[in-house]
Amino acid sequence: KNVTSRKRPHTSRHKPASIKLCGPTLVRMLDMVCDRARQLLMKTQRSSSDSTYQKRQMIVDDDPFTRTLSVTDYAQFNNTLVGDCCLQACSLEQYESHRIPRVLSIQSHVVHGFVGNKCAAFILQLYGFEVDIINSVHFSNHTGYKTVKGSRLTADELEAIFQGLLINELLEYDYILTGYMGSGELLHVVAKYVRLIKSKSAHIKYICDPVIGDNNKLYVDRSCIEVYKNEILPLADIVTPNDFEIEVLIGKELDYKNDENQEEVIWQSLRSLHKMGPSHIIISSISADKTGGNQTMLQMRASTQFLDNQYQTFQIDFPHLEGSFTGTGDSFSALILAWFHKENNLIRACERSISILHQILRKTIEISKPINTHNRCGHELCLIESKAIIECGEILFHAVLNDKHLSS
Ligand SMILES: Nc1ncnc2c1ncn2[C@@H]1O[C@H](COP(=O)(O)OP(=O)(O)O)[C@@H](O)[C@H]1O
Ligand code: PXP
Repeated sequence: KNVTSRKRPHTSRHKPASIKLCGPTLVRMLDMVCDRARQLLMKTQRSSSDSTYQKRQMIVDDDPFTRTLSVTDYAQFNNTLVGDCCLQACSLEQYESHRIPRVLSIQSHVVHGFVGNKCAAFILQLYGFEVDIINSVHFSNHTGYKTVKGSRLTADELEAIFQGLLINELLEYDYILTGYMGSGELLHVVAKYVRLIKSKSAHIKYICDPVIGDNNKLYVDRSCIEVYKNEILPLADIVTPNDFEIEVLIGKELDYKNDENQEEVIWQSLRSLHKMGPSHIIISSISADKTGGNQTMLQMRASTQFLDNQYQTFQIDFPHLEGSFTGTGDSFSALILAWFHKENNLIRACERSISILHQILRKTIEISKPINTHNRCGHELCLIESKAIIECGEILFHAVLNDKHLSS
């Protein structure tokens, strides 16, 4: 409270003093202070016969952006300004629910089109996340085109960026998201700083797409594999490998189709990966070629390891859409992050992410032409046109729980 003795007309032109407080007890206390202040103001007004009280303006402003609740009470009595009383307060609950979650996303950047950070930043910002972006590559376009030009971030450059953030005390995140990294040295630096960021708070979640390759082909330097196994996986909370990446990480080839006990092979491989660190694993798609199932469908498989070493496993079957798309894996991990944050439930996060991606791909097929005759990469995702789909998050496909809850 700030009471000044100045004559009119200097009533309300200067910034009110403010008290910033947190916590429900303090909020209650402030309520009482406000009420008492109001009573006193009213009483003074009533009791003074020569009151020059002219106007009384009270502004209550609940501002989710600045995360504050302000009560500003301007009043004027007997040529004395009894205003400038500004109380700013919020409960911890309100603070947490209004606080903008911060994500550090380390992935590729392309000038044209949508992969890596171009997908993750749009999706996460649309959901209201604050996204800090480190680009592991800065390319003209994704690698499906005839030509790709650009540069790769070196381990020294990444170290320098992290040092800058560290010195300025900016390494404060709720989530870390990583995708394509390219080299073992770069991954090593990532591991060093993820470890540091996570050491600051137990609530930070690390979502890692361990990009290694697909269909028996490596996309990255072989040196990545050991760093993923030894340094990254022990830090990761949620991983989103494809089936080739699982094979590389657990060091075992999986032949689902020809194995009589196919279910067991899949769940065993998930369990081996859990042992390497992450408590949540999502295989975003397994084709019918691998599962021997319905050719028109794809399958997502996921597994959660609980603290008591029990596992919950589930799958989502969804239609296989004709065509090839890039940026789907990167969009998937960003969607998982966003919906895991909103729902705090892996099953719901997977249902939403698979359903949203399905609708984005349908939209892409509907409105886009294949890029040009020179590339073999099909369509760029129509993410901007899918804004409403992403925001809505309608669930089209439901998870089926595996009835066996494996114990280790
Ligand atoms: N041809 C497709 N038909 C239907 N959904 C697809 C198709 N390709 C990708 N998706 C969607 O995108 C998600 C991620 O794509 P996926 O191919 O599994 O990842 P990655 O690009 O990392 O290999 C899948 O879970 C699925 O929801
Ligand atoms: N980053 C770059 C530079 C790429 O070219 C690609 C695909 O070619 C990706 C990331 C990954 O794309 P997806 O999300 O489809 O796996």
